[in-house]
Amino acid sequence: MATLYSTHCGSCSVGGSYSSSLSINGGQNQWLALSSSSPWRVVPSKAKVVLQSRRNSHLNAVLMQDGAVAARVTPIENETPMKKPKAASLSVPSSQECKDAVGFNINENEPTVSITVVGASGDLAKKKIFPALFALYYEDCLPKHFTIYGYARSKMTDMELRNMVSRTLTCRIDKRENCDEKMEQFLRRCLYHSGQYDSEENFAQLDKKLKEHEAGRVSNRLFYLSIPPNIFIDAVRCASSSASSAHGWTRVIVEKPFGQDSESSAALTKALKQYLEEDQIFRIDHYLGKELVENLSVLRFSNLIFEPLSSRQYIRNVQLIFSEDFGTEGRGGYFDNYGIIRDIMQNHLLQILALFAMETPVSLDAEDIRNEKVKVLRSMRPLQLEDVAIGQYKSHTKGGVTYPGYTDDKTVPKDSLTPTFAAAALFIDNARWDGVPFLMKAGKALHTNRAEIRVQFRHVPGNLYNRNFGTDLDRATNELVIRVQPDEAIYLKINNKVPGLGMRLDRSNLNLLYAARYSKEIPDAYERLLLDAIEGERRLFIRSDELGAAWSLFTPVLKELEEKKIVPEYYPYGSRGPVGAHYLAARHNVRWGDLTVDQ
Ligand SMILES: NC(=O)C1=CN([C@@H]2O[C@H](COP(=O)(O)OP(=O)(O)OC[C@H]3O[C@@H](n4cnc5c(N)ncnc54)[C@H](OP(=O)(O)O)[C@@H]3O)[C@@H](O)[C@H]2O)C=CC1
Ligand SMILES: O=C1O[C@H](COP(=O)(O)O)[C@@H](O)[C@H](O)[C@H]1O
Repeated sequence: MATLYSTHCGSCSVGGSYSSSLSINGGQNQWLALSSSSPWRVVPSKAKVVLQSRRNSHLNAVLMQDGAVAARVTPIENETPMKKPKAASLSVPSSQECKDAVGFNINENEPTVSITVVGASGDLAKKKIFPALFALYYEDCLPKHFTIYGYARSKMTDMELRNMVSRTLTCRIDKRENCDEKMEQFLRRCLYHSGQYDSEENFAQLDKKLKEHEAGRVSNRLFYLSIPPNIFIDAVRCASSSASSAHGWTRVIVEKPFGQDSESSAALTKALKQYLEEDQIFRIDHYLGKELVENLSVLRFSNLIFEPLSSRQYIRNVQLIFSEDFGTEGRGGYFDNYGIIRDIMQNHLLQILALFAMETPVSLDAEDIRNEKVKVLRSMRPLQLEDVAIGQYKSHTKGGVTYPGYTDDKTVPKDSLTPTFAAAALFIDNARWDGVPFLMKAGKALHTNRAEIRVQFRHVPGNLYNRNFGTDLDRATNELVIRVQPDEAIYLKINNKVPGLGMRLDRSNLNLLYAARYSKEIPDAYERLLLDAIEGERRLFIRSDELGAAWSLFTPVLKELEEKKIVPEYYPYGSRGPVGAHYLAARHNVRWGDLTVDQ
């Protein structure tokens, strides 16, 4: 038994087709470049072998009976049972497999990925997960051998599942070639198993079916928990005991909500860890998979002009804004137990804040990035009641149409005080951000649909042109806007001379509008995240300590709001939300940047 040391990815997780390299006996000059087209490299017996795998690279290594290692880049995974041993090592495969490997005939050694969507009959599965899997298939991003299983209690045949799924599959606008054919091929790989979420027997039946499809290959298994949170643990327990992979990795994607406060979240983490190692848990926050959220680090850390300005010295405030122009229609039952602070702020907006405000990570490795996020979250002050304003939408009639109020939803108690809107001011008590208000605003049933980050810069000291701005100096400061959705864009508001003989200044935008700059359609967040989970890339998933730090910031204020039964300010459906948000901002010398139309 020889140990494979991975210098880059710990457990050597893989996917894609970039280069990797391999060194023998630590020799600097003995790195062998590996690429998907390279032949197998055979390493001498008893050599200490280091495999280095870049993100998105498939690394395949086989230990031969005489102790030598054959390696090349192609899909393979570390062998991760549900509770995986800490050291990654390879067991000696049969001599036939070794011969095949060296003789380039490695088919039976190629791993397979089985993706089980638990809760396949539900809204998220239909709306997001199956379409994302199809998009990955269409783009040839899924491994060659894969099977998708839908699992839920509803009785359905494979054909019925396919019919259900086919109704939500679409092809990208820019890629329609062979779309129908690809859809059919994809649907043929989708199967269904009906079972209870707490039945080990039902999961064992699933296991049997998965094995048939895996046909003796190294089997990697991904379970996507697309079910209500109260059944997460049952499903994980059963999947773990009866359907985890014996010879490959097993990973579980867990959907939010991850608890309701620090206590319940810690209990959920503890329960999950009874059955899974931390590195098998992929807590999804789909905002981390959004293109512009991923771009935040690129913008800051690869552009000299932004990084030096990212501090209290130059930034007056940062605003994280989420608004939806529809209410909780259809999800009122879920929403009433959570409210907007838990639904949007504690996760999506806080994650964006952490990525925006973190220090430069040591590298782009998942753990380095997550370490920095944890550091910044731990430097934050828990949110205070006086720094929060809450609201709830009420019915409103406009143009002869009556829009329902939040409590008109039959699944919501008539006397519910659950906020559907909140504004909050948060602070990071570290050297970089001391005193800079980070304002969050999130609401449902507002006048617009939008998610954006607004960075307002300080005034130019001794500005020669002050008198050209009149008294409203705030309006003359620079503002960087990162519009996450819709119409992804990054623009910088600058002051500019209006062309002509006079000296008149106006505010103009240096504008990067994605639709104009890039012809490629932007992938859905779920595509990126599913692909990462398959590849074992954890960068965009939430680690348990990160989650704990996030809950610590919001739990005290949530408790206070609920214990004191604070009544939300009512705002009409389709409005800009309660005025309380403006008072809150004003107390911190901030004016919300989304009050004027920029474009
Ligand atoms: N929908 C969305 O837009 C989003 C959802 N999420 C999260 O994703 C997960 C799935 O969401 P969504 O698809 O909307 O959920 P659903 O309410 O649609 O539930 C998914 C499936 O779970 C089963 N189920 C529902 N309620 C119960 C219950 N009480 N006991 C046992 N099984 C039940 C049903 O399948 P069957 O009866 O066939 O077993 C249902 O089809 C949730 O955790 C949700 O919070 C996160 C972000 C957005
Ligand atoms: O997680 C959630 O996100 C959606 C908004 O997601 P988006 O990608 O459409 O912006 C929100 O509607 C939902 O309430 C929340 O649970």
